[in-house]
Amino acid sequence: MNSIPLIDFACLKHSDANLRAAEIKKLDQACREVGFFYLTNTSIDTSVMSLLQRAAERFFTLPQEEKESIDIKHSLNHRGYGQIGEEQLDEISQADWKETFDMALDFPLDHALAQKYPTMYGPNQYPSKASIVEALQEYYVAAFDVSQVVLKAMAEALALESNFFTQCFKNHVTVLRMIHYPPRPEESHTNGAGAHTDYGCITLLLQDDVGGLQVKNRQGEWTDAIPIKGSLVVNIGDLMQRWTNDEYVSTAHRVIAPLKEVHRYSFPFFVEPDYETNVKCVESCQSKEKPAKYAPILSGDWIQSRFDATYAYREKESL
Ligand SMILES: O=C(O)CCC(=O)C(=O)O
Ligand SMILES: [Fe+2]
Repeated sequence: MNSIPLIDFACLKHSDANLRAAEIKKLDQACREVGFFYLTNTSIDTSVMSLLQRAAERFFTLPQEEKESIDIKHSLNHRGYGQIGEEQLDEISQADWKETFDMALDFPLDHALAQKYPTMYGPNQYPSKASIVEALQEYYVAAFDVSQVVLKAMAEALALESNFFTQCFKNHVTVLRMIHYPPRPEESHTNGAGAHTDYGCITLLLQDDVGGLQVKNRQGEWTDAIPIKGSLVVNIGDLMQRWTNDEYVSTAHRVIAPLKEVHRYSFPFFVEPDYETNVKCVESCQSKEKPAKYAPILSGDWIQSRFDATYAYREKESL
C-alpha cells in the first residue's frame, strides 16, 4: 500500500467551503504525519509538463562541452548546469549519479538585491536553445501558481491569515531544477541521489514514469513514491519545519539510480521565500507546554548555510 496521501488540488481551490475545508484538513494531517503528499488535479496543463520533459531530454543530450559552458561553477548565485558529482546529498561512498540544471527568477547584476546577496540573487545561465528556455519558464510560472495555492491552504490549516506565507514571495528565490539520472554505471551503484531533506519551504516534484524516489516512513523504512501520472509529489522542507516548530515534518528521501539503459528525469521546484523573510515560530505552533525550539532566522541565511554543506565546488573554494 502506498503510505503517501493524495490531496486534490481542485478541492483546495473549490468554491464549496465545506469541500475545501475537508481537503485542507487532509493536507494538514499529511504535513504533520508524513511530510509528503501527492497533489492531483493541479492547474498545470499536461502539455506544459510534457514540454518540460522534452526540454530536459534535449538539454542533457547536448554535447558535454556545451553544457559545461553554463556550468554552475561559473555562477555565484548557483544557476546553470551541474555535472555528475557536483552535488553530494549524503556523505556516502557512492556519488550521486545525476546531472542537473537550475534556474530561478532573473535579477540583473546591478539590482540592489543582487548587490546585497550575490550568492542568492542574480542572472540565470541559460542554454542557447530558445525552446528549452521557453519550456522552463512556462513551467516555472505554472508551478509557482500551484505553490501559492498550497501555501495559502497551509496557512489556513495553521490558523494564520491566508496570505501569511505567500506575502513573503515578492523577490523569492524559488528554484526550478531539471535532473537527469543516467543508467547506473555498474550494477552495484544504486545511489541516484543520497538521503536528504530539502532546505526550503515546500518542494513540488514532477517525475516521469520510471520511479526510484523513496521516502523514509515513521518506522524508518524506505517506501517507494511511485509515479502517479499528471500529479506532483509535494514535500515539506526544513524551513517550513522550523517555521512550524516541528509540527510539519521535513522527511528524508532519496533516489535509487535507474537500471541499465534506463534514463530518469525529474523536476523539483524548490519553493523558497524572499531572502529577508524572518522565519520565526508561528503563533499556532507554540504554547506554554511547547515553546519555540528555534531562534528566528532569515530565510536566505538558512538556505545559504545548507547550500554550503552540499556543494563540492563550494567546499573546494573555501579551502
Ligand atoms: O528526483 C527525485 O525524485 C527527487 C530529487 C530530490 O529529492 C531533490 O533534488 O531534492
Ligand atoms: Fe529532495
